[in-house]
Amino acid sequence: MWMGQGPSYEEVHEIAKTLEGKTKYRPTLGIVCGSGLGGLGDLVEEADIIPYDEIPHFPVSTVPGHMGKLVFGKLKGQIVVLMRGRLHCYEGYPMWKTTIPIRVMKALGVETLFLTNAAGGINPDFNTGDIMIIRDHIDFAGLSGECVLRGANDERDHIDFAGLSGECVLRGANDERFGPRFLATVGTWDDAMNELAEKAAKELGLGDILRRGVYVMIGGPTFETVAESRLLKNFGADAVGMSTVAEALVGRHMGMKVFGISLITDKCCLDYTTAKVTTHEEVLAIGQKRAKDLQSLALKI
Ligand SMILES: O=P(O)(O)O[C@@H]1C[C@H](O)[C@@H](CO)O1
Ligand code: HPA
Repeated sequence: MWMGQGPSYEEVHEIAKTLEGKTKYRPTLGIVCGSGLGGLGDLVEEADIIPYDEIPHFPVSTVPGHMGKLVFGKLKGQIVVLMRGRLHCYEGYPMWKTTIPIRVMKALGVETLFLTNAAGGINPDFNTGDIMIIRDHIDFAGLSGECVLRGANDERDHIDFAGLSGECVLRGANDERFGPRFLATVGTWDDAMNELAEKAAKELGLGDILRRGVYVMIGGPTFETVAESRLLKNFGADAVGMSTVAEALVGRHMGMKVFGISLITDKCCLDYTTAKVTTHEEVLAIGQKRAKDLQSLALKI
């Protein structure tokens, strides 16, 4: 009997089989579009578009900027499946549920996973509109487990440790047919693909806005307090977001090659005197502004 946090190996393959009945494409590259970055989906040629709510057992996207459609087709001749809309833990889904599509991608034959996201810049040298190649990550959720610690950090602010964390996506019974119980995460982000992405960005003239750095995943949906941004900076993070790491871990759990980029959509505040409020609308607007560059970059990669 399956005792894990789901989905079972059989369920994943059942979903894949349903999808194979709806499209002729057999993709080897999977792409996840971050907030406001779904425009890449428009470039997929001869597309078969399948809304999440037409796929049995599939979670649906509820966040503005995430359409909730799987797009199968060709990108520069390469057969791809693209998630136009990702799933986040803060939508109310348990972490494992947000990564069902990644498990399904693998069952469909996907070997390489390209993850994109919108993120806040923690590194003070980063600017809004920069593109960061993800060199490494911090799985805040996995590091902290089910911690419910919450403590005053100074008089004006707080660190919501529980809110920052969540749960590791690989928690629960492990089915070895997916991957190992204990996953080594050194080298999660593929060096060769990162080099390729860097070369592509430079060739496109995006060298000046290109960064490399560490992405930290928090649970969300709250944007960081000043105290939390300082904490994340001290942890060694360059950018912060509410996704991506769980997908990368599940991808690696199943032996996929993983790489990704973050679009820096806002600068996190490290100082009370200059602190300003971040909004999702602002995140989407920067995504729109950089849409063409990101699409060119993805195509070149
Ligand atoms: O799906 P991503 O990680 O790109 O979305 C980010 C994090 C939140 O979902 C949202 C905040 O604006 O953008
Ligand atoms: N924090 C967390 N997630 C984000 C941010 C941020 O500042 N910007 C876009 N996604």
